[in-house]
Amino acid sequence: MDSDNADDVQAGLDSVEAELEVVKLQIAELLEKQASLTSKRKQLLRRLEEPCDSTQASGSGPAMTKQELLRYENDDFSWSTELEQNLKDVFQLSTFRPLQLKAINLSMSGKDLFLVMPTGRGKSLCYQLPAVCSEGFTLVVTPLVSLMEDQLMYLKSIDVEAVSLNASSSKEHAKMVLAEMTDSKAPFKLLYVTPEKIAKSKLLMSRLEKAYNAGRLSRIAVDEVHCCSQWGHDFRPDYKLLGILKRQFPKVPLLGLTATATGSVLKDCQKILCVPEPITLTASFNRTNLYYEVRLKDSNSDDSVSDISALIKERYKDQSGIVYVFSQKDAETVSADLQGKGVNASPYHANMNPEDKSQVHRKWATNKIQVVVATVAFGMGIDKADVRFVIHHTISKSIENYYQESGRAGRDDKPADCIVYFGFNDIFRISTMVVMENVGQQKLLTMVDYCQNVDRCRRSVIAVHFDEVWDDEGCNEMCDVCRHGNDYITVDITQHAKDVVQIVELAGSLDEKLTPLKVTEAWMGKGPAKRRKMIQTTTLSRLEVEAIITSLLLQGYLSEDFSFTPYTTYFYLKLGGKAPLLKNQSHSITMKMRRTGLDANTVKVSQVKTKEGKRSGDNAANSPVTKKVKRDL
Ligand SMILES: Nc1ncnc2c1ncn2[C@H]1C[C@H](O)[C@@H](COP(=O)(O)OP(=O)(O)OP(=O)(O)O)O1
Ligand SMILES: [Mg+2]
Ligand SMILES: [Zn+2]
Repeated sequence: MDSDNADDVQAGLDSVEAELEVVKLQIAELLEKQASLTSKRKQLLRRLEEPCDSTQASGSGPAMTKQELLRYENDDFSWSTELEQNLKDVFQLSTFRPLQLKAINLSMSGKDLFLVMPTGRGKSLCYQLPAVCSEGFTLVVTPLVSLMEDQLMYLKSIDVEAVSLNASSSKEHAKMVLAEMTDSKAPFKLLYVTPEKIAKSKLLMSRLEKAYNAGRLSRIAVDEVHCCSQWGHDFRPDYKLLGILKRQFPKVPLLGLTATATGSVLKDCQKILCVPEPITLTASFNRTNLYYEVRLKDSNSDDSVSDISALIKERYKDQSGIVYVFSQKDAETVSADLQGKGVNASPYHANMNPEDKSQVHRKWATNKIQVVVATVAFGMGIDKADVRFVIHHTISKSIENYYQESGRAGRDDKPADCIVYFGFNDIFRISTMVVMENVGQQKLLTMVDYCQNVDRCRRSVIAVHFDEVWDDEGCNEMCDVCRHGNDYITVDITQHAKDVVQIVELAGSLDEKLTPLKVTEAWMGKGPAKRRKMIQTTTLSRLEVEAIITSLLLQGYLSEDFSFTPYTTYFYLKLGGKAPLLKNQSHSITMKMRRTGLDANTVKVSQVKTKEGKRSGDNAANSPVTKKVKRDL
């Protein structure tokens, strides 16, 4: 073969290889879609087989069918009268909330149970009430001393005897508690311990054993049980050692409680805690009284703090709330800014001294401070019923975190708002922070997807993360997507994607790495003239450009590329696994965006002409993000 011929053959081969690569990607994409549809079908079929009201629990557990579980909603057990009486007389509550009675009856029957219930729904009652109605005492494992103290204070206020053992307990106190554990006349009904105590104190274990043998250990409650699993969002190494409890005290029923655990996290917890066949009760995660909204932060002129202060002074006048921020520094500055605008706000973060922290907490709880501007350190154990708004100045690091943080609103079941400010640059700030976490990026993208999304009901995006099947009708327009459904339109962004990918590709070929900001600027024609000549720039607005780049990142046409220096981690954009698909002429990408001047009923997908032709996506009328968005800011 002569060399010309060989070149031709080689070129042909390269082209076939490239095409094969594209086909492979398409197959992968279709397989992914197939898997997701199959799983959806399975879920739906399961629902058909077991019709169950979505506000009711879903129960599982190998030992019991749904039908058998129903029995535990009754009040004809030998302990039912006593339960009812103590609910009213001791806890001063008139009725049970959904799932409480069932969980309590199961636990009173000696079953091991995992109870997954949204934050603030009343998980504690499910072990406190049985403790009061049982002989002996209930061992409660709690991750934080502050949580423990809150509960002790509450129990004291209703005259329920409870004690605790933790690192700061005095010797005398510990001695007394340890002695009383086996004393049949001991008055306490609940013993709160930290997991560290179980893991480290042989003395405690030996006393527990004695109490067990004397039949005084009536129940074990593991609060925030997701802390067992590394896949949960709040892993505590000492929780890993709690398996000893069920191994040593197999006859004592264990109750694991959490607000945030997916099926896989629970399976992990079950293994770690050595609970052979627990029953799992899951309450619906749909908080019908919460209104979910996403507002865009403008990278050019971020006036989110002014926006927030206006909301607080007008819509939430005299109402209690939380503003979550990204860092301790942000807590200080945002709080100072809000104060400057006349809002009664105080910062809260982990680096403040404990007295200041509890003072802020106390003043807020008693309505002397209207707003706490806090990092996520303001978290577990915050139990204020009348929080009317939780505003995120910066997105959370995962959707589970967001659900938990925003869920501190409206615990009294009255309407409350959960608003998040979504800024393009914040994605990358958080991304470099979670880069070391196992699935940190993946989880962050779930949050980004929640914010970017204008396609599905926000509740449905949340529900997916808690393995719930969701139909949008259950929202009642209590999210901005459902409320403003007609303001959105599907647009074709294939050509935009090609332009962006070309910019990243060009940088790669020049051995250059581009941050998301650089990609944005390059595409908007702000880079060096030399580069401008080689790429297709755009006249889209900054917000539109950012929305498209975010969408390409979420869809896998772009991906993240980190670079570490001793002082900082840098975030760059590189081509994603799906980028080669764009070489295929028939491949197209669409995204749902905020509506343009176009009539969405007549134009469902705006066509984008390629190459020299005036691209419809570039003219103002087709511009996918409207002025309305800017007004929304
Ligand atoms: N049956 C009920 N009726 C009215 N209020 C109730 C009932 N049960 C509990 N509560 C109140 C008491 C508390 O103030 C509030 C929150 O209960 P709590 O047990 O602390 O929530 P939780 O443990 O599920 O939330 P978290 O996940 O935040 O720990 O609900
Ligand atoms: Mg709790
Ligand atoms: Zn909705």
